[in-house]
Amino acid sequence: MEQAEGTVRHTVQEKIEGADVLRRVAIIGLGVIGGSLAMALTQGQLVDEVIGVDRDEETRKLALATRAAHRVEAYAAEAVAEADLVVLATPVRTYPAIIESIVHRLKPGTIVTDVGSTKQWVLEQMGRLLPPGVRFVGGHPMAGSEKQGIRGADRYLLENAVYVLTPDADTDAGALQAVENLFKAAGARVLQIGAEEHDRMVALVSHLPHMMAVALVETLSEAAKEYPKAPMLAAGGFRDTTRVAAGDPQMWVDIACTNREPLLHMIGCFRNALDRLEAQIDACGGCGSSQERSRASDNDTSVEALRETLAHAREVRLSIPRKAKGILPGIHEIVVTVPDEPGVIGTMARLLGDNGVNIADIEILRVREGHGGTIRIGFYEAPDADRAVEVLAGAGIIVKRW
Ligand SMILES: NC(=O)c1ccc[n+]([C@@H]2O[C@H](COP(=O)([O-])OP(=O)(O)OC[C@H]3O[C@@H](n4cnc5c(N)ncnc54)[C@H](O)[C@@H]3O)[C@@H](O)[C@H]2O)c1
Ligand SMILES: O=C(O)C(=O)C[C@]1(C(=O)O)C=C[C@@H](O)C=C1
Repeated sequence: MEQAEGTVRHTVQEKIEGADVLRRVAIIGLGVIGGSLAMALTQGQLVDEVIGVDRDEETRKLALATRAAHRVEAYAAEAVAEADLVVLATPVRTYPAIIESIVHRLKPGTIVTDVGSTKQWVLEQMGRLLPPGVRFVGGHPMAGSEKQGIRGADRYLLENAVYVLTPDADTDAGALQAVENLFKAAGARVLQIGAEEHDRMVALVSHLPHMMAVALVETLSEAAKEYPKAPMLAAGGFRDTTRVAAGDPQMWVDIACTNREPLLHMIGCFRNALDRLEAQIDACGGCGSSQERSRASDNDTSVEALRETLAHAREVRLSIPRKAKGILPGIHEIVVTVPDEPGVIGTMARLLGDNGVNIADIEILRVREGHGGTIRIGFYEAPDADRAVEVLAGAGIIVKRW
């Protein structure tokens, strides 16, 4: 057992309405998700003790160094005996072996939850493996990253993120309430959805986009044999649509294998949409070189059909809130253009703070070193964004409201 020094032990859950109070939490897998949850619980003092489990020694050291856990263990069985809550945060197909290794150490009444990206398969495995008296609540935070391991973890990853819990008829109400309370205290917005429905929806909004990104990157890789400079030309369009393809192959194999049918169905829907688009582009015919030919084809019914598809997609995409995690209301944004000088961000933050304006989010968009850059600042409320424009513009800063 390895132990962090000087950690504070408090619990704030007494302040939270609900059934069981979860004092001791064991988190198995301290990567992006487990590490982030561990940091939120430990640093936020939401429980008395977080016991982090990871098979990787460096991860365990980093977990102590970053106060992600009060103590760490290499083996799950060492961590779960005294835990009120056990969180599985490893790739989903590792769960059965982990449960088999700890099942004899779980005391009756222990709650087990998981953060896995697929839920129906997990529910079936837990039903098969957990003894009566151990209470399972399936979960899935709708936040994450293409990074891997504890270095990609972030104490505030769950802040404002939708956190899906997937209770069924057998789920213990007290356990469900306790888990919901804990994740809400960690900053998440909890939604309850049946496992099957969850799996169909994430196949659409998460697993299909991942496979599309992979297909795009594979297409580039193949075509680059003919056009070796093509990757150099990849700007925002390619980068934005393929970021997730850098994700962990093992995690995504597990997702594909445990959500096979819904994912195949969505790939079929996507193929149909791509076929329709291909037919519409094909029907447009080639544009001649003269201006008349271009104008004539602009009025063509085929061109109109393509324009309608693109306009519809644009409308739908614009209706999804910017920068919001999951289905949350958007953040109100401004963009400032500032010189590349030391302290410039601090100056703006102080100006806004002095005027009672709270910053929700800040991101450096682009920089030319030694010259200047653009910075995006987000606010929870529209009046705050309006006031920020007034304050910053009043101080001579170039600012635009998005
Ligand atoms: N990354 C995301 O965007 C995301 C989002 C939501 C949910 N999830 C789900 O969260 C889970 C974890 O994903 P992640 O991105 O945090 O992975 P990760 O690769 O960042 O971390 C996994 C950690 O688990 C450890 N580990 C693996 N097998 C282990 C075992 N048998 N015993 C002990 N430790 C073990 C690894 O050393 C690693 O530190 C997956 O089930 C995934 O589907 C991921
Ligand atoms: O990379 C991100 O930004 C993610 O949030 C990752 C993402 C997603 O597809 O949205 C990936 C898998 C998860 O199960 C949940 C979230």
